[in-house]
Amino acid sequence: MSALLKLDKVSVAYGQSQVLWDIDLEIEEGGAVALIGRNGVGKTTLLKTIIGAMRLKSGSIWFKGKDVSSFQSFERSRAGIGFVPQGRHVFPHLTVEENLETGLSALAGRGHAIGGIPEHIYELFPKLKQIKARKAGVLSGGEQQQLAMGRALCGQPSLLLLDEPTEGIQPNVVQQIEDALRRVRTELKVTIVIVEQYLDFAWSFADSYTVMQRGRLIRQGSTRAESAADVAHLVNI
Ligand SMILES: Nc1ncnc2c1ncn2[C@@H]1O[C@H](COP(=O)(O)OP(=O)(O)OP(=O)(O)O)[C@@H](O)[C@H]1O
Repeated sequence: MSALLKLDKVSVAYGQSQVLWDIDLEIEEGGAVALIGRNGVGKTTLLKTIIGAMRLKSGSIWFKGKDVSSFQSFERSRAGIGFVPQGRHVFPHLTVEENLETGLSALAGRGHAIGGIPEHIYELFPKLKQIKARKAGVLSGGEQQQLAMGRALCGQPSLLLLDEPTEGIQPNVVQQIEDALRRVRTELKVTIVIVEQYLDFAWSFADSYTVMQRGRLIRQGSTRAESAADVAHLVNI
């Protein structure tokens, strides 16, 4: 079976400063993968590279068997790559519902009838329905995280990338986010990659992990066969 996403010797630089080196990565359809590593090793840059926000210095990116290396961000999102950025980046002056509507743009040109917000988004995140007329800027961190996830899911991605979804979120809300992500995976059949500093969450949610160090992927394995303690020394400062 071919991988849903494949990175082949991907290198990326900010100007003269190379940040990603020869990244080879394959994500199987249906998987849940945690990308872990210390601060500044290049995890966010790797997600931005996959969504098309960074130009490749060398290498190629394949999605659903197609070389998408030269695709712009909007084309990758229409191809089915969804992204929930670190810090959420919801539009503070738009309402919850208007924020969700911005996610529908990824459906353009894909033969979907673009109607209102799909009901399953509100079923996944009932809180969003209750507060749909509220401005996003006044929401709690947990509500904004749910909104950012809902917005990405409005584009019906087959791959969802999330950058530190638990950062700054209260522990009881972390559980809700995990439950929602689990349903996204099983019910909506979305393949998921999370960048995560919080190893307990990564181990509880993902079935495989990959560790990044100084711009390279140095280790991959199963979260079921190994414990978080086995890799903590590669991640903790
Ligand atoms: N816009 C930029 N211009 C120049 N260098 C950058 C830029 N963004 C990030 N970097 C550098 O690239 C490297 C990787 O950063 P990146 O944010 O991808 O790491 P990270 O693993 O996601 O870190 P964190 O866990 O702190 O978010 C770091 O050395 C960072 O300083």
